[in-house]
Amino acid sequence: MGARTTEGDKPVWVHSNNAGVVGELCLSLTEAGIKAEVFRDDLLPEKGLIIVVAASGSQLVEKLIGDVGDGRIVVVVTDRISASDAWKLLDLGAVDVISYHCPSQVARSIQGRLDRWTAIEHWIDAPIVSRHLIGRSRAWKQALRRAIEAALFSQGPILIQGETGTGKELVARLIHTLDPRPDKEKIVVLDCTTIVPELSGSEFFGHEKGAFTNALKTRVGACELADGGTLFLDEIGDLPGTLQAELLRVIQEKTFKRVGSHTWRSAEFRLVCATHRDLRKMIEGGTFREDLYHRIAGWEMVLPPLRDRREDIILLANHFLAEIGTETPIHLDPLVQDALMGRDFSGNVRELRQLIRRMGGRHLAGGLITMSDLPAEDGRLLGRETGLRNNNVRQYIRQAIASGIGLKELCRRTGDLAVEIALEDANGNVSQAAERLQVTRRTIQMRKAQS
Ligand SMILES: Nc1ncnc2c1ncn2[C@@H]1O[C@H](COP(=O)(O)OP(=O)(O)OP(=O)(O)O)[C@@H](O)[C@H]1O
Repeated sequence: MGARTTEGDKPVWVHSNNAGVVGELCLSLTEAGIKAEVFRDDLLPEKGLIIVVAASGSQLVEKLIGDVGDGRIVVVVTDRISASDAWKLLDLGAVDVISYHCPSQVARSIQGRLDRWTAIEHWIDAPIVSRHLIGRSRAWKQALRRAIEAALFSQGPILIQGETGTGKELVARLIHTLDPRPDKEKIVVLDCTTIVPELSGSEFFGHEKGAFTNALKTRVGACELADGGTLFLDEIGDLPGTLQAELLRVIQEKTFKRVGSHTWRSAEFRLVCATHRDLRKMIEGGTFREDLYHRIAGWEMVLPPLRDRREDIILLANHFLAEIGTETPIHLDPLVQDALMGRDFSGNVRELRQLIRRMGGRHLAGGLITMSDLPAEDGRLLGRETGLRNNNVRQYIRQAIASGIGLKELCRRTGDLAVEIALEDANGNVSQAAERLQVTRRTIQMRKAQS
């Protein structure tokens, strides 16, 4: 068997300022059957898994995570660091943090996880994911990676949290799609806000004809329908208290009775729940059962609100424009793009989608969607959110300063980001990007060459 690599023939890349450690680690990785190559700061690998060996709180790690941007970095720490510092590295986007005791142990840990990481990277770029779940921001990709990992490598219950309209149902459906169970059945969706306590859980368990007034026919409940597939309980935080106990039992025992029946039935399904509520606060307030929470939250993930992934707004907007399906593709005037980037979306992606659909509907003439296609109420919302955007920038800068980054480096990074965004918005056209940033083409080209 040849050496194992991350994607196709891409090696695992190793970086450290300590030549001795690099040599030892590469040798151990090779012995573990992993093709390892060394890279320098100025030659960042484009694909593959990156292992950075560094002391605690290293600026280098922070910089690399920032530059690579989508979490393919494993940090191997040579100094002893606190659990909270290790957590911070994960928060920044590292896929794992491992202590460096001896190189062969690190190599074994990497070997054990490599197939998992490779599979996740494969799926995140696969059309079935990237064409339907849009987003390139680090916050979005981190959440998506977690969902893919849970779908592929566990059968345990999954809890998806996030504000309304952040894509929880979309992610739940993706989890079902990627679930590798052979011959799995369908996904059954039950919105807990529509459950009527007086029907004693008929929506969950079904009922027999005549079980209560209006029970004119036998009804099969969601648990039975989901047998062999996935039961998706949307808005689980809204489940009435009496039914929380009944749901707990069915999750634990996997058996239930239809309302009005004495016969026990069984069903095997994967449970995925979603909520926009803070279940921990509800537990403290006594409105959600703690034992039920532990049963449904085998894996937890929080989908980011759109304000924390503003860099995805134009991508999403273009996706929703394409969904409208016009004969010739419609594009957004740069002013409209600015308006969208600066607007608050309290209803998150759903609200953006609705707005784009409204704009698409108003767009009568050919060519770009311009400011006049913006509904009047949206025009009035413009500029309201500058404070919020500033807060995001402040948050980022505060974090960067805390991790030891100086003013010069901060200016370089924000400048590079501005160039990257301008180029993205101009579809790579250097002249247009230069015009929008009010600099020369050469400035852009030099920045590109240095970054
Ligand atoms: N990343 C995304 N890419 C493409 N479309 C998205 C994305 N996230 C959300 N959407 C779209 O936004 C809308 C809302 O998504 P969804 O219903 O999954 O959100 P939700 O978090 O379950 O909302 P709620 O809490 O209100 O039930 C849908 O039309 C969905 O297709």
